[in-house]
Amino acid sequence: MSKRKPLVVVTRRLPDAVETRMRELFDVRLNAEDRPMSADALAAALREADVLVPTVTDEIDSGILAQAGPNLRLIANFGNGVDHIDVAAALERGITVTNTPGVLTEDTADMTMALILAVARRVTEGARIIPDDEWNTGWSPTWMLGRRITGKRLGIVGMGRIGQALARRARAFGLQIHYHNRRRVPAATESALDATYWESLDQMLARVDIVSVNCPHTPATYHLLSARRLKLLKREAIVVNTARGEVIDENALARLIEAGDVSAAGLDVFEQEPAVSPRLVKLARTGKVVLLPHMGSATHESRLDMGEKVIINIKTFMDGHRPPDRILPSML
Ligand SMILES: NC(=O)c1ccc[n+]([C@@H]2O[C@H](COP(=O)([O-])OP(=O)(O)OC[C@H]3O[C@@H](n4cnc5c(N)ncnc54)[C@H](O)[C@@H]3O)[C@@H](O)[C@H]2O)c1
Ligand SMILES: O=C(O)[C@H](O)CO
Repeated sequence: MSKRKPLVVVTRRLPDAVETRMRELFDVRLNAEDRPMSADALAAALREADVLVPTVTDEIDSGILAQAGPNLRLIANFGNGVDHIDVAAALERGITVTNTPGVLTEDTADMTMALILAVARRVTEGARIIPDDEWNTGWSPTWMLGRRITGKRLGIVGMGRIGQALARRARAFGLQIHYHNRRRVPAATESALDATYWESLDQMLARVDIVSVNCPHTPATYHLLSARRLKLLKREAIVVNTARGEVIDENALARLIEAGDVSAAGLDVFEQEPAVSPRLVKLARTGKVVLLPHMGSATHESRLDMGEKVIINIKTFMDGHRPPDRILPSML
């Protein structure tokens, strides 16, 4: 008797090659429309599916998980961060959760470096000048001046995969690496990155010129960069976030930039995505803030590799083995 293929419900459009492979392997329900599913559609999917493949745009809380059908055994997230899933509630119901770490590390670190450079050297502001026909007086010694990054101090909050990949890049740009992490990284890593560890986030913030958020959003990191902590930064400091919007008190950041107490920011992620605070949008028009629509892992290569990881996680799980990227309670 042939085994029934698992019903895999995918909530967003995935790269063609990934969808093709999924069709071959699974009984798959795809989302050709590529819009986030409504809560009702998501609940219906959870009732029917053996496996759900969500993304960061799906809010999978305990309420929606309570509507899951008896067949749902795996949530194979297409993405690294799992803060949009109530993993504890899923695990309680015997549902395994996996993610796609590692394969998007380098691309997300590139985008973080790109934001640091864009903000410090006013790249997006400058790039608008010629198309807007505003370059009338030619080169000038005093025009469009930014900030040198060489020799400055970069403070990385969350020295994991992306934090370390950023540190490697930043060193090549002559930045001095400082970091705060839940745990100090191994001495060999610290020494290879020539990185200075700060047990006290407050003390590190007061000393760095650029701060980059690279930790996950968890109950412990919600508004980790609170108004109080942001006020510890130097007035010329630049804040960069490619992790999750919720780690920074976005309103406080906007207020401090408006008041000139923090210089500028480069943000790829926001507290209420896809809605972005009008204050930040206004600041982006003045050039003090660079805003990207959550593009950290947006390369063809990362997205194909993420799809490959999702498939491997589903296949391994369905074959009765432990999927490689299982989220364990100790990680929460
Ligand atoms: N912008 C994007 O498109 C994009 C792409 C990939 C990942 N991300 C985000 O980046 C995050 C980091 O990814 P990663 O692969 O580097 O994860 P990781 O698990 O390798 O690293 C995260 C680091 O943060 C540290 N950390 C956790 N809680 C902390 C706390 N309370 N205080 C200080 N440090 C803490 C951990 O110890 C770890 O070293 C993801 O969780 C995800 O939210 C965003
Ligand atoms: O965490 C990630 O992989 C990206 O932010 C998309 O979820």
